[in-house]
Amino acid sequence: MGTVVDAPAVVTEKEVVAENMLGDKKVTVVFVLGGPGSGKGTQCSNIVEHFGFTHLSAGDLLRAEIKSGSENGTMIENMIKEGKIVPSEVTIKLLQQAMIKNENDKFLIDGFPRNEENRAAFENVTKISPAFVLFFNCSEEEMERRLLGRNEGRVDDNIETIRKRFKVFVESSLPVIEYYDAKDKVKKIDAAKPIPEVFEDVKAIFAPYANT
Ligand SMILES: Nc1ncnc2c1ncn2[C@@H]1O[C@H](COP(=O)(O)OP(=O)(O)OP(=O)(O)O)[C@@H](O)[C@H]1O
Ligand SMILES: Nc1ccn([C@@H]2O[C@H](COP(=O)(O)O)[C@@H](O)[C@H]2O)c(=O)n1
Ligand SMILES: [Mg+2]
Repeated sequence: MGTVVDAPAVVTEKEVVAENMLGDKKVTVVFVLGGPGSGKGTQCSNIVEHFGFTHLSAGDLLRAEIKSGSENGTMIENMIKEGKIVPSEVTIKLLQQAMIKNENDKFLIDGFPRNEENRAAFENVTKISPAFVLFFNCSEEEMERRLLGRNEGRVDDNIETIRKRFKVFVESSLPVIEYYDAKDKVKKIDAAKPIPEVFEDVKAIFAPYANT
C-alpha cells in the first residue's frame, strides 16, 4: 500500500476575507463624526466637490428608508423622533448596499458609528476599518443655534429632541471617538468657526487624497 499524504489545505480566494475589500474593490472609508449640527453634512459636500469622495449620511439613508415605505419605516421614524439610535443591522445594511451600488472607492460615512454597537458590528460585518475619523468639535450652544435655524423640516430639529440627541452624543457617541483616538485615528477640527474657515482645516487633512 502506498504512503497516504494529507492533502494540503486549499484556501480559495473566497475564503480569505481581506481588510477593506468590498466585493473586488479595495475601499477607503473616512468616518465623519461630531455632535448634531456640528456641520458634518455641510463639510462633506465640500469634500465631495474637491476630493472626489462619495458622501453617505447614515441619517439621510434612514430618512430615505422611511420614505420608501419599508417595513422598518415606522420603527426608524419613532427612533429618529426620540433621538435614539436605530439597531445596527438596519443601518449597516443600508450603508453596505449604498457602497456596493456606487462605483467609487472613496467614501465619507457621515454620522456613523454613533455608538459602540454600531462600531463593533460594522467592523465585524464588513471587515472595513476607517482610514481616519474626522471629528467636528463644537459647543452645544452653537450646535443648538444652528439646528434651530436649519429649516429643513426635520422632525428631530425641535428643542426637545435636540436635547435628547445631545445626551445620546455625549453618552454613546463620544466613547466611539475616544476609542479611535486611542488608536491615533482621530483628526479633530474646530467646527465653531465660519464654514469657509472650517473647510480650510478640512482641506489640509484631505490633501493626501487629492487626485487619487
Ligand atoms: N461652520 C458653520 N457656521 C455656521 N453655520 C453652519 C456651519 N456649518 C454648518 N452650518 C449650518 O448649521 C446647520 C447644520 O449643519 P449640518 O446639517 O451640516 O450639520 P450636521 O452635523 O450634519 O447635523 P446633523 O447631525 O443634525 O445631521 C445647517 O443649517 C448649516 O448650514
Ligand atoms: N448611525 C446612525 C445615524 C443616525 N441615526 C438616527 O438618525 C438621526 C439623525 O441622524 P443625523 O446624522 O442626520 O443627525 C439620529 O438622531 C438617529 O436617530 C441612527 O440611528 N444611527
Ligand atoms: Mg447631517
